[in-house]
Amino acid sequence: MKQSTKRRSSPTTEREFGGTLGASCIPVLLPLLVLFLLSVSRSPGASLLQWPPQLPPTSALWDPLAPLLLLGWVTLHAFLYLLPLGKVSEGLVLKNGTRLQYPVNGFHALVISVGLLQLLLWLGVPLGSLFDLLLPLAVCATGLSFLLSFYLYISSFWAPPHALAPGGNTGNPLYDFFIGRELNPRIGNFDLKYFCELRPGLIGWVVVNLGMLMKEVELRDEASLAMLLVNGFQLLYVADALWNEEAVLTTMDIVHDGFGFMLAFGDLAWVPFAYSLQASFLVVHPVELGAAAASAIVLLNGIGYYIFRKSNSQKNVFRRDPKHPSVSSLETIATATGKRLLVSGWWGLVRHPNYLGDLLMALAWSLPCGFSHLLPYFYVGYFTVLLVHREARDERQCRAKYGQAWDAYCQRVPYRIFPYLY
Ligand SMILES: NC(=O)C1=CN([C@@H]2O[C@H](COP(=O)(O)OP(=O)(O)OC[C@H]3O[C@@H](n4cnc5c(N)ncnc54)[C@H](OP(=O)(O)O)[C@@H]3O)[C@@H](O)[C@H]2O)C=CC1
Ligand SMILES: CC(C)CCC[C@@H](C)[C@H]1CC=C2C3=C(CC[C@@]21C)[C@@]1(C)CC[C@H](O)C(C)(C)[C@@H]1CC3
Repeated sequence: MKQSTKRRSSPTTEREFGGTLGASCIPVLLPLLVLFLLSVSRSPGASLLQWPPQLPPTSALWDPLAPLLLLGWVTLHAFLYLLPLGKVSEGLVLKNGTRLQYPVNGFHALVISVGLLQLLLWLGVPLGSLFDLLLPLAVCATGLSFLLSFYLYISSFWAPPHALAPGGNTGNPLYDFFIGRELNPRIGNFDLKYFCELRPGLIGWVVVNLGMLMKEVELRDEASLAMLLVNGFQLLYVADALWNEEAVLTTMDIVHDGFGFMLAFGDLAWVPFAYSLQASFLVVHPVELGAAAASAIVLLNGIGYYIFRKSNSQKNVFRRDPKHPSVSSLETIATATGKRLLVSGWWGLVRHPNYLGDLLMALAWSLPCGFSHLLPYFYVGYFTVLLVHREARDERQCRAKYGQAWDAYCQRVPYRIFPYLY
């Protein structure tokens, strides 16, 4: 708390993501990377290493239907977010001692979306056309993230000091635009960060995957086992996130990070278009998967999911109610803040068991695409870098919060993500 007060009153020099240089280059490079990856995924060679790189012609980047579809989709989800369905949950205590309220109806939004998609299929709407619209949709989603980020940056100057994020107020406009100045920007009761993190992009990812599956059916009369596995695994991941929506209220993104370009672009463009690369790859590069290979991949995804879910739930239950029977017998160490740290159970295996499970799942999502190309493994590589970087950020924050108790935890549980490796 002391540290964040200091950061708010005097611009901090502590910068992440490569500081101002990173913040100036990433908003240009990441959108180009998405377009590059999408166009490589549909090219016959699908080569990431081809020089000069495979770039889409400008005519492939625009379709007047794309902005209409995107705005319709975001409006539908804003409407579903506002529906009085499900419960209302409170976030963690803010700097001014208050708590914000959040609707927990993301799973309802997913079920309604799936119902609407079924209706569209029944009406004969060619969902496979999404394959041809992917590049224009990605361009529009990028445009929307820029517009949203400009709005967030400008409106943050009207926010009270206690509503600002610790890391996004350096006074450098480029950096602050990128990281995000305000912690929980809202229009009335509508929480923009919470909405974007879980609704249009995450559910949009499932829709893009389904579009790729339908395209495959159009081209080859049936969906391949590889495509079904990728769709099934990623649907499970999204459904799990929305079923456990309340748990997002205690993640780093909601509690600590401001809402700026990085998260806006990540939520609205990166997740739906870069996370669906395996499905778009499979449309043009079919893979024959045998029953034994498919079973092994299902097992790997199952193990990853089990570790991911059990460890995330164990920590959530412990943080909400340390006396809960499922966690009360676990060994813990005390910290000066009054909070305790788990040192047995999942959190005694490695310091980030949830990242380990997530990474095993990431590998299981790529394996159905075979070993002929690198592109389907892009997600595994990116995600490893993201989680190693995230682990380091979290470690810094925990050391600042818990001091010696954190060092004792690190001694007791020496490995960060991979047992005996890292
Ligand atoms: N698919 C994707 O693109 C992404 C997925 N994720 C996933 O999101 C999930 C959430 O990840 P993330 O928000 O990064 O962080 P975590 O859920 O791992 O939360 C980290 C926090 O947990 C608490 N904590 C750490 N160690 C212990 C312990 N031993 N006992 C009790 N509490 C502890 C600390 O907070 P405190 O003590 O203050 O409670 C720490 O800051 C993960 O499963 C991750 O894989 C994340 C990023 C991207
Ligand atoms: C654009 C940059 C390269 C990086 C942007 C990062 C974002 C894409 C991710 C930051 C944290 C995320 C989380 C999820 C999705 C990806 C982003 C937004 C998450 C919603 C996925 C589903 C999980 O179950 C979760 C735990 C709810 C995740 C929370 C963090």
